[in-house]
Amino acid sequence: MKKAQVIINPSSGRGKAEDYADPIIKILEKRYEEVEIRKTEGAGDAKRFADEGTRDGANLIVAVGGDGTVNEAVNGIASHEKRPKFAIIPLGTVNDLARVLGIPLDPEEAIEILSEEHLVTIDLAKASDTYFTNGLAVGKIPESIHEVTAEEKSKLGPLAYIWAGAKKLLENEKIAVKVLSEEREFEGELTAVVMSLTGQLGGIKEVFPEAKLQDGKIHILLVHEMDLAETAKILPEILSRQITESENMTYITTEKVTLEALHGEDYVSDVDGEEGPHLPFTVEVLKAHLQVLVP
Ligand SMILES: Nc1ncnc2c1ncn2[C@@H]1O[C@H](COP(=O)(O)OP(=O)(O)OP(=O)(O)O)[C@@H](O)[C@H]1O
Repeated sequence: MKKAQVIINPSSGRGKAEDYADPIIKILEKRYEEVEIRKTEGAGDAKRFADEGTRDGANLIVAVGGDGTVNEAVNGIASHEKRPKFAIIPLGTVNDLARVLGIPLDPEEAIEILSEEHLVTIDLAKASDTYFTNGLAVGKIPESIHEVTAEEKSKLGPLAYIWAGAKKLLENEKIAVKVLSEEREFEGELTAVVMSLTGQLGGIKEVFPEAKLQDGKIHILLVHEMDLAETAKILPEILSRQITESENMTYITTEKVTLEALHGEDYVSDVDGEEGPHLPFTVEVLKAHLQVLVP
């Protein structure tokens, strides 16, 4: 018996998420004998539902919501040996993974992907016990993301994050870290450590032009200096996809990397736009770990 589970965050999509339940059920009932709808009420629900759905033998899990919901669902699935296929109906402000995979950002169009079974297999990464699909960052600028309130987000949209980051950029506060990988070691002060599986960060495409969803690698930028003048200088490089190595940047491609605070400070990471583990931790790539429905 084929089972599908649909996890909906009713608070996403400007409160319209639940309107999509009926059309989703209609499409899925053509392919699955059992379709279960579960609505989240708060943090942790989407992870728990996906974990239970996976244990229960679901063949497909659909996340209907923003990046927070998608991340949680992936975290509920990823630790299991036998994993269901995964689908995203994007209803967030950024929708990083959906963008990378070419999933339509219009929910009505996105629902159409459920009527067929075009799959791509993507890498995931794991930092401590947290799985992620897109990126991880450490530094005062990434930390500022967690200070953006829901009110600012609904008022300003993605600009809220840019605004929060820009304020921190002006303060130019560094982190003292040790970065260890087989390919390279670094010890010292950095503005930020930014890593990506997909090449995309915060909605900006191809920050890491060499990154592929299935290359088994994580792409890491050590940002040494990033005051306002420097940023203005390198931003065109970033946007024109020429970032590799410069005085201000070290670029590392690896399968496994460890981050430690040098003097015992408490630094928290940002993982796919949510608060992630505190240093120290190791990030590892899990090659071809999740099958995702795409158009
Ligand atoms: N029923 C609910 N009411 C209010 N908040 C909820 C509910 N269910 C889940 N949440 C919260 O919503 C958060 C996830 O939101 P999600 O990412 O899906 O949408 P978003 O915030 O609009 O998107 P984005 O992350 O792209 O900005 C979770 O952290 C969770 O705590």
